[in-house]
Amino acid sequence: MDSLTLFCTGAVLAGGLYWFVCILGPAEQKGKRAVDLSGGSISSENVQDQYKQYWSFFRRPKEIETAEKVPDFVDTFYNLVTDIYEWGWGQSFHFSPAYPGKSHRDATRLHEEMAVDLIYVKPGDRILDAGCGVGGPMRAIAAHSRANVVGITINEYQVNRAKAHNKKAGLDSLCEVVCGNFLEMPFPDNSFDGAYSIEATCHAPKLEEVYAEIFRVMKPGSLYVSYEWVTTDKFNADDPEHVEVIQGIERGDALPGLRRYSDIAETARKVGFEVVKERDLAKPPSQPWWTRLKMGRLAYWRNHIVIIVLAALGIAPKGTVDVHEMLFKTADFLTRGGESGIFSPMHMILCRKPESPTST
Ligand SMILES: C=C(CC[C@@H](C)[C@H]1CC[C@H]2C3=CC[C@H]4[C@H](C)[C@@H](O)CC[C@]4(C)[C@H]3CC[C@]12C)C(C)C
Ligand SMILES: C[S@@+](CC[C@H](N)C(=O)[O-])C[C@H]1O[C@@H](n2cnc3c(N)ncnc32)[C@H](O)[C@@H]1O
Repeated sequence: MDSLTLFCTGAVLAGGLYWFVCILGPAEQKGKRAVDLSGGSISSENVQDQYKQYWSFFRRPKEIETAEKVPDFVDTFYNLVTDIYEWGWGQSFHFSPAYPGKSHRDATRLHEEMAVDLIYVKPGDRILDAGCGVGGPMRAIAAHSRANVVGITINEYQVNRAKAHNKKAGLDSLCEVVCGNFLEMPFPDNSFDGAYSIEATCHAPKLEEVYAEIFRVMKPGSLYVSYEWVTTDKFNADDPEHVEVIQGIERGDALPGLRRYSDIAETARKVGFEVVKERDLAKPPSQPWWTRLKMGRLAYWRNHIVIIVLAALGIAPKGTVDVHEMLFKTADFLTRGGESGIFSPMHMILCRKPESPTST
Protein backbone atom coordinates (compact mmCIF):
# COMPACT_ATOMS: atom_id res chain seq x y z
CA MET A 1 0.00 0.00 0.00
CA ASP A 2 1.52 3.32 -0.97
CA SER A 3 1.50 6.21 1.48
CA LEU A 4 -1.33 8.08 -0.27
CA THR A 5 -3.67 5.06 0.01
CA LEU A 6 -2.63 4.63 3.64
CA PHE A 7 -3.33 8.30 4.35
CA CYS A 8 -6.74 8.19 2.63
CA THR A 9 -7.73 4.99 4.45
CA GLY A 10 -6.69 6.53 7.77
CA ALA A 11 -8.61 9.72 7.03
CA VAL A 12 -11.78 7.81 6.07
CA LEU A 13 -11.54 5.65 9.23
CA ALA A 14 -10.95 8.69 11.47
CA GLY A 15 -13.81 10.58 9.79
CA GLY A 16 -16.09 7.56 10.17
CA LEU A 17 -15.22 7.22 13.85
CA TYR A 18 -15.82 10.94 14.45
CA TRP A 19 -19.19 10.72 12.70
CA PHE A 20 -20.17 7.56 14.66
CA VAL A 21 -19.18 8.98 18.05
CA CYS A 22 -19.85 12.70 17.80
CA ILE A 23 -22.51 13.24 15.16
CA LEU A 24 -24.67 10.13 15.32
CA GLY A 25 -26.93 9.76 18.29
CA PRO A 26 -26.87 13.17 19.93
CA ALA A 27 -30.12 14.39 21.43
CA GLU A 28 -32.65 16.23 19.30
CA GLN A 29 -31.76 19.38 21.13
CA LYS A 30 -28.01 19.36 21.28
CA GLY A 31 -26.36 19.85 24.65
CA LYS A 32 -24.16 16.86 25.21
CA ARG A 33 -21.74 14.94 23.04
CA ALA A 34 -20.77 11.34 23.69
CA VAL A 35 -17.17 12.36 24.36
CA ASP A 36 -18.38 14.63 27.19
CA LEU A 37 -20.32 11.95 29.08
CA SER A 38 -19.54 12.19 32.81
CA GLY A 39 -20.81 10.94 36.16
CA GLY A 40 -22.30 14.34 36.99
CA SER A 41 -20.86 15.56 40.28
CA ILE A 42 -19.25 12.15 40.92
CA SER A 43 -15.56 11.97 40.05
CA SER A 44 -14.77 9.60 37.17
CA GLU A 45 -13.05 6.98 39.32
CA ASN A 46 -16.07 6.73 41.67
CA VAL A 47 -18.81 6.23 39.08
CA GLN A 48 -18.66 2.42 39.21
CA ASP A 49 -18.79 2.35 43.04
CA GLN A 50 -21.67 4.82 43.14
CA TYR A 51 -23.56 2.70 40.62
CA LYS A 52 -23.12 -0.32 42.93
CA GLN A 53 -24.29 1.77 45.86
CA TYR A 54 -27.35 2.84 43.87
CA TRP A 55 -28.26 -0.81 43.39
CA SER A 56 -27.76 -1.67 47.04
CA PHE A 57 -30.83 0.46 47.80
CA PHE A 58 -33.00 -2.18 46.14
CA ARG A 59 -31.30 -5.19 47.72
CA ARG A 60 -32.94 -4.56 51.07
CA PRO A 61 -36.68 -4.84 51.59
CA LYS A 62 -38.43 -1.46 51.19
CA GLU A 63 -39.43 -1.31 54.87
CA ILE A 64 -35.77 -1.26 55.97
CA GLU A 65 -34.88 1.71 53.82
CA THR A 66 -35.76 4.91 55.61
CA ALA A 67 -37.48 7.74 53.77
CA GLU A 68 -34.65 10.12 54.74
CA LYS A 69 -32.24 8.20 52.53
CA VAL A 70 -34.33 8.67 49.41
CA PRO A 71 -33.19 12.20 48.36
CA ASP A 72 -29.51 11.12 48.52
CA PHE A 73 -30.21 8.02 46.50
CA VAL A 74 -32.13 10.08 43.92
CA ASP A 75 -29.23 12.55 43.80
CA THR A 76 -26.78 9.69 43.09
CA PHE A 77 -29.08 8.39 40.36
CA TYR A 78 -29.15 11.77 38.59
CA ASN A 79 -25.37 12.11 38.80
CA LEU A 80 -25.19 8.79 36.98
CA VAL A 81 -27.85 9.37 34.32
CA THR A 82 -28.10 13.10 33.60
CA ASP A 83 -25.50 13.21 30.81
CA ILE A 84 -26.83 10.05 29.17
CA TYR A 85 -30.37 11.43 29.27
CA GLU A 86 -29.29 14.73 27.72
CA TRP A 87 -27.23 12.99 25.06
CA GLY A 88 -29.83 10.40 24.12
CA TRP A 89 -33.14 12.16 24.84
CA GLY A 90 -32.72 15.93 25.11
CA GLN A 91 -33.09 18.57 27.79
CA SER A 92 -36.62 17.56 28.88
CA PHE A 93 -36.55 14.46 31.07
CA HIS A 94 -40.11 13.28 30.57
CA PHE A 95 -42.48 11.54 28.13
CA SER A 96 -45.28 13.02 26.07
CA PRO A 97 -48.06 11.59 23.92
CA ALA A 98 -46.99 11.21 20.30
CA TYR A 99 -48.58 13.73 17.92
CA PRO A 100 -48.96 12.39 14.36
CA GLY A 101 -46.91 14.51 11.97
CA LYS A 102 -45.04 16.26 14.77
CA SER A 103 -41.45 15.68 15.88
CA HIS A 104 -40.61 14.42 19.38
CA ARG A 105 -39.30 17.88 20.12
CA ASP A 106 -42.62 19.52 19.22
CA ALA A 107 -44.63 16.87 21.08
CA THR A 108 -42.47 17.49 24.16
CA ARG A 109 -42.98 21.25 23.96
CA LEU A 110 -46.77 20.93 23.53
CA HIS A 111 -46.97 18.69 26.61
CA GLU A 112 -45.00 21.29 28.60
CA GLU A 113 -47.06 24.23 27.35
CA MET A 114 -50.24 22.38 28.26
CA ALA A 115 -49.06 22.31 31.90
CA VAL A 116 -48.61 26.05 32.12
CA ASP A 117 -51.82 26.77 30.20
CA LEU A 118 -53.71 24.71 32.78
CA ILE A 119 -52.52 26.90 35.68
CA TYR A 120 -53.51 30.21 34.01
CA VAL A 121 -50.26 32.08 34.38
CA LYS A 122 -49.79 35.75 33.43
CA PRO A 123 -46.58 37.37 32.20
CA GLY A 124 -44.58 38.48 35.24
CA ASP A 125 -46.10 35.88 37.60
CA ARG A 126 -43.66 33.85 39.70
CA ILE A 127 -44.17 30.10 39.37
CA LEU A 128 -42.48 27.01 40.81
CA ASP A 129 -41.09 24.03 38.89
CA ALA A 130 -40.74 21.26 41.51
CA GLY A 131 -38.06 18.85 40.25
CA CYS A 132 -36.80 20.82 37.27
CA GLY A 133 -34.03 18.58 35.86
CA VAL A 134 -31.76 20.49 33.48
CA GLY A 135 -34.65 22.84 32.73
CA GLY A 136 -36.09 21.78 29.35
CA PRO A 137 -39.69 22.35 30.53
CA MET A 138 -38.74 25.51 32.42
CA ARG A 139 -37.38 27.20 29.30
CA ALA A 140 -40.33 26.17 27.13
CA ILE A 141 -42.76 27.37 29.80
CA ALA A 142 -40.99 30.68 30.42
CA ALA A 143 -40.81 31.39 26.68
CA HIS A 144 -44.49 30.48 26.19
CA SER A 145 -45.95 32.29 29.21
CA ARG A 146 -43.36 35.02 29.95
CA ALA A 147 -43.73 34.06 33.62
CA ASN A 148 -40.72 33.94 35.95
CA VAL A 149 -39.98 30.30 36.66
CA VAL A 150 -38.10 29.14 39.74
CA GLY A 151 -36.91 25.53 39.41
CA ILE A 152 -35.66 23.33 42.20
CA THR A 153 -33.69 20.10 41.88
CA ILE A 154 -31.86 17.98 44.42
CA ASN A 155 -28.95 17.46 42.02
CA GLU A 156 -26.24 20.11 41.92
CA TYR A 157 -24.88 18.95 38.57
CA GLN A 158 -28.33 19.56 37.03
CA VAL A 159 -28.41 23.05 38.56
CA ASN A 160 -25.19 23.93 36.72
CA ARG A 161 -26.40 22.39 33.47
CA ALA A 162 -29.76 24.19 33.74
CA LYS A 163 -28.13 27.57 34.43
CA ALA A 164 -25.80 27.15 31.45
CA HIS A 165 -28.72 26.20 29.16
CA ASN A 166 -30.83 29.12 30.44
CA LYS A 167 -28.05 31.56 29.65
CA LYS A 168 -27.43 30.07 26.22
CA ALA A 169 -31.15 30.28 25.41
CA GLY A 170 -31.27 33.93 26.56
CA LEU A 171 -33.85 33.01 29.19
CA ASP A 172 -31.78 33.51 32.34
CA SER A 173 -33.70 36.67 33.25
CA LEU A 174 -36.93 34.62 33.43
CA CYS A 175 -35.53 31.35 34.80
CA GLU A 176 -33.93 30.79 38.20
CA VAL A 177 -32.56 27.46 39.42
CA VAL A 178 -32.10 26.44 43.03
CA CYS A 179 -30.42 23.33 44.46
CA GLY A 180 -32.57 21.86 47.20
CA ASN A 181 -35.00 19.27 48.41
CA PHE A 182 -38.62 19.74 47.36
CA LEU A 183 -39.64 18.18 50.68
CA GLU A 184 -38.29 21.23 52.52
CA MET A 185 -37.99 24.14 50.12
CA PRO A 186 -36.08 27.34 50.90
CA PHE A 187 -39.09 29.53 49.93
CA PRO A 188 -41.48 31.52 52.15
CA ASP A 189 -45.14 30.55 52.60
CA ASN A 190 -47.63 31.86 50.00
CA SER A 191 -44.90 33.12 47.65
CA PHE A 192 -45.76 31.58 44.24
CA ASP A 193 -48.54 32.48 41.76
CA GLY A 194 -48.65 28.89 40.54
CA ALA A 195 -46.69 25.64 40.49
CA TYR A 196 -46.12 22.59 38.35
CA SER A 197 -44.16 19.35 38.46
CA ILE A 198 -43.44 17.14 35.50
CA GLU A 199 -42.62 13.48 36.24
CA ALA A 200 -40.69 14.45 39.36
CA THR A 201 -42.83 13.97 42.49
CA CYS A 202 -42.73 10.21 41.84
CA HIS A 203 -39.29 10.35 43.51
CA ALA A 204 -40.76 11.52 46.83
CA PRO A 205 -40.92 8.74 49.43
CA LYS A 206 -44.33 10.08 50.52
CA LEU A 207 -46.45 12.02 48.03
CA GLU A 208 -48.22 13.74 50.92
CA GLU A 209 -44.98 15.41 52.02
CA VAL A 210 -44.14 16.96 48.67
CA TYR A 211 -47.73 18.03 48.00
CA ALA A 212 -47.93 19.65 51.47
CA GLU A 213 -44.69 21.54 50.80
CA ILE A 214 -45.88 22.78 47.39
CA PHE A 215 -49.21 23.79 48.98
CA ARG A 216 -47.32 25.79 51.64
CA VAL A 217 -45.37 27.94 49.16
CA MET A 218 -48.34 28.65 46.84
CA LYS A 219 -50.50 31.77 47.20
CA PRO A 220 -54.15 31.12 48.15
CA GLY A 221 -56.29 30.81 45.01
CA SER A 222 -53.37 29.72 42.80
CA LEU A 223 -53.18 26.50 40.77
CA TYR A 224 -50.83 23.51 40.76
CA VAL A 225 -50.57 20.87 38.01
CA SER A 226 -48.61 17.65 38.17
CA TYR A 227 -47.89 14.84 35.71
CA GLU A 228 -47.60 11.78 37.93
CA TRP A 229 -46.12 8.30 37.38
CA VAL A 230 -48.74 5.75 38.46
CA THR A 231 -49.96 2.20 38.13
CA THR A 232 -53.38 2.22 36.43
CA ASP A 233 -56.61 0.32 37.06
CA LYS A 234 -55.26 -2.43 34.75
CA PHE A 235 -52.45 -3.26 37.18
CA ASN A 236 -52.98 -6.51 39.06
CA ALA A 237 -50.65 -6.98 42.03
CA ASP A 238 -51.22 -10.77 41.86
CA ASP A 239 -49.96 -11.03 38.28
CA PRO A 240 -46.21 -11.85 38.39
CA GLU A 241 -45.63 -10.28 34.98
CA HIS A 242 -47.21 -6.99 36.09
CA VAL A 243 -45.10 -7.02 39.25
CA GLU A 244 -41.92 -7.70 37.25
CA VAL A 245 -42.61 -4.72 34.96
CA ILE A 246 -43.43 -2.31 37.79
CA GLN A 247 -40.39 -3.37 39.82
CA GLY A 248 -38.23 -2.99 36.72
CA ILE A 249 -39.53 0.57 36.29
CA GLU A 250 -38.91 1.40 39.96
CA ARG A 251 -35.34 0.07 39.93
CA GLY A 252 -34.31 1.71 36.68
CA ASP A 253 -35.82 5.09 37.58
CA ALA A 254 -34.89 5.61 41.24
CA LEU A 255 -38.45 5.31 42.52
CA PRO A 256 -39.10 4.48 46.16
CA GLY A 257 -42.40 2.83 45.08
CA LEU A 258 -44.91 3.60 42.33
CA ARG A 259 -48.28 4.87 43.50
CA ARG A 260 -51.73 3.79 42.37
CA TYR A 261 -53.62 6.28 40.19
CA SER A 262 -56.37 6.46 42.80
CA ASP A 263 -53.96 7.66 45.53
CA ILE A 264 -53.13 10.93 43.76
CA ALA A 265 -56.34 12.96 44.20
CA GLU A 266 -56.84 11.52 47.66
CA THR A 267 -53.40 12.79 48.72
CA ALA A 268 -53.95 16.20 47.13
CA ARG A 269 -57.19 16.63 49.09
CA LYS A 270 -55.54 15.43 52.28
CA VAL A 271 -53.01 18.30 52.22
CA GLY A 272 -55.77 20.87 51.58
CA PHE A 273 -55.99 21.18 47.77
CA GLU A 274 -59.27 21.30 45.85
CA VAL A 275 -59.01 18.92 42.92
CA VAL A 276 -60.09 20.82 39.79
CA LYS A 277 -59.38 18.17 37.16
CA GLU A 278 -57.75 14.76 36.90
CA ARG A 279 -57.06 12.81 33.70
CA ASP A 280 -54.65 10.19 32.48
CA LEU A 281 -53.12 11.93 29.46
CA ALA A 282 -51.81 8.57 28.20
CA LYS A 283 -55.35 7.28 27.49
CA PRO A 284 -56.84 7.40 23.97
CA PRO A 285 -57.31 9.54 21.95
CA SER A 286 -53.68 10.29 22.94
CA GLN A 287 -51.17 8.46 20.78
CA PRO A 288 -48.77 6.13 22.63
CA TRP A 289 -45.98 7.84 24.56
CA TRP A 290 -43.79 4.71 24.47
CA THR A 291 -43.29 4.52 20.68
CA ARG A 292 -40.36 6.93 21.02
CA LEU A 293 -38.65 4.35 23.25
CA LYS A 294 -39.37 1.47 20.87
CA MET A 295 -38.17 3.26 17.78
CA GLY A 296 -34.85 3.89 19.45
CA ARG A 297 -33.74 0.24 19.62
CA LEU A 298 -31.13 0.51 16.89
CA ALA A 299 -29.93 3.76 18.38
CA TYR A 300 -29.54 2.10 21.80
CA TRP A 301 -27.16 -0.50 20.34
CA ARG A 302 -25.18 2.18 18.57
CA ASN A 303 -25.04 4.21 21.80
CA HIS A 304 -23.93 1.14 23.72
CA ILE A 305 -21.06 0.50 21.32
CA VAL A 306 -20.03 4.17 21.51
CA ILE A 307 -20.02 4.04 25.33
CA ILE A 308 -18.08 0.76 25.45
CA VAL A 309 -15.41 2.23 23.15
CA LEU A 310 -15.24 5.54 25.07
CA ALA A 311 -14.98 3.73 28.42
CA ALA A 312 -12.26 1.42 27.05
CA LEU A 313 -10.32 4.47 25.85
CA GLY A 314 -10.70 6.08 29.29
CA ILE A 315 -12.77 8.97 27.87
CA ALA A 316 -16.05 8.01 29.57
CA PRO A 317 -15.87 6.95 33.24
CA LYS A 318 -15.79 3.23 34.00
CA GLY A 319 -19.30 2.35 35.11
CA THR A 320 -20.97 4.35 32.34
CA VAL A 321 -21.39 1.06 30.47
CA ASP A 322 -23.29 -0.43 33.45
CA VAL A 323 -25.47 2.66 33.80
CA HIS A 324 -26.28 2.57 30.09
CA GLU A 325 -27.12 -1.13 30.28
CA MET A 326 -29.49 -0.41 33.18
CA LEU A 327 -31.24 2.31 31.11
CA PHE A 328 -31.45 -0.02 28.17
CA LYS A 329 -33.34 -2.58 30.30
CA THR A 330 -35.46 0.17 31.88
CA ALA A 331 -36.60 1.29 28.42
CA ASP A 332 -37.92 -2.23 27.89
CA PHE A 333 -39.85 -2.29 31.19
CA LEU A 334 -41.31 1.15 30.44
CA THR A 335 -42.40 0.00 26.98
CA ARG A 336 -44.03 -3.11 28.44
CA GLY A 337 -45.74 -0.94 31.07
CA GLY A 338 -47.10 1.34 28.35
CA GLU A 339 -48.17 -1.42 25.95
CA SER A 340 -49.97 -3.41 28.64
CA GLY A 341 -51.61 -0.22 29.96
CA ILE A 342 -50.67 -1.00 33.58
CA PHE A 343 -48.46 2.10 33.90
CA SER A 344 -48.80 5.78 33.01
CA PRO A 345 -46.15 8.52 33.32
CA MET A 346 -48.70 11.28 32.72
CA HIS A 347 -51.56 11.00 35.15
CA MET A 348 -52.45 14.70 35.24
CA ILE A 349 -53.89 16.34 38.34
CA LEU A 350 -54.88 20.02 38.52
CA CYS A 351 -55.39 21.46 42.00
CA ARG A 352 -56.26 24.79 43.58
CA LYS A 353 -55.11 26.10 46.94
CA PRO A 354 -58.34 27.44 48.45
CA GLU A 355 -58.66 31.18 49.11
CA SER A 356 -59.34 30.50 52.77
CA PRO A 357 -58.23 27.46 54.76
CA THR A 358 -60.89 24.75 55.03
CA SER A 359 -61.57 23.26 58.41
CA THR A 360 -60.91 19.52 58.37
C1 LIG B 1 -39.22 10.76 34.57
C2 LIG B 1 -38.16 9.99 34.57
C3 LIG B 1 -37.30 9.87 33.34
C4 LIG B 1 -38.11 9.51 32.10
C5 LIG B 1 -37.29 9.43 30.80
C6 LIG B 1 -36.81 10.81 30.39
C7 LIG B 1 -36.14 8.40 30.89
C8 LIG B 1 -36.62 7.01 31.32
C9 LIG B 1 -35.70 5.98 30.64
C10 LIG B 1 -34.65 6.81 29.94
C11 LIG B 1 -33.85 6.23 28.83
C12 LIG B 1 -33.86 4.91 28.55
C13 LIG B 1 -32.99 4.31 27.52
C14 LIG B 1 -31.77 5.18 27.20
C15 LIG B 1 -30.92 4.63 26.06
C16 LIG B 1 -30.46 3.20 26.39
C17 LIG B 1 -29.73 5.52 25.78
O1 LIG B 1 -28.98 5.02 24.70
C18 LIG B 1 -30.16 6.94 25.47
C19 LIG B 1 -31.00 7.51 26.60
C20 LIG B 1 -32.23 6.63 26.90
C21 LIG B 1 -33.19 6.68 25.74
C22 LIG B 1 -32.88 7.18 28.23
C23 LIG B 1 -33.41 8.59 28.02
C24 LIG B 1 -34.28 9.11 29.16
C25 LIG B 1 -35.38 8.09 29.54
C26 LIG B 1 -36.35 7.88 28.39
C27 LIG B 1 -37.87 9.11 35.76
C28 LIG B 1 -36.45 8.91 36.12
C29 LIG B 1 -38.73 9.38 36.95
C1 LIG C 1 -37.34 12.81 35.68
S1 LIG C 1 -36.64 14.29 36.21
C2 LIG C 1 -37.81 15.44 35.51
C3 LIG C 1 -37.19 16.79 35.36
C4 LIG C 1 -38.06 17.85 34.68
N1 LIG C 1 -39.33 17.99 35.34
C5 LIG C 1 -38.23 17.50 33.24
O1 LIG C 1 -39.33 17.06 32.89
O2 LIG C 1 -37.28 17.65 32.48
C6 LIG C 1 -37.02 14.38 37.94
C7 LIG C 1 -36.45 15.58 38.65
O3 LIG C 1 -36.90 15.60 40.01
C8 LIG C 1 -35.83 15.99 40.82
N2 LIG C 1 -36.03 15.53 42.20
C9 LIG C 1 -36.26 14.27 42.62
N3 LIG C 1 -36.35 14.24 43.96
C10 LIG C 1 -36.18 15.51 44.40
C11 LIG C 1 -36.18 16.13 45.67
N4 LIG C 1 -36.36 15.44 46.80
N5 LIG C 1 -35.99 17.46 45.72
C12 LIG C 1 -35.79 18.20 44.59
N6 LIG C 1 -35.78 17.66 43.36
C13 LIG C 1 -35.96 16.33 43.26
C14 LIG C 1 -34.62 15.35 40.19
O4 LIG C 1 -33.43 15.92 40.65
C15 LIG C 1 -34.92 15.64 38.73
O5 LIG C 1 -34.48 16.90 38.41
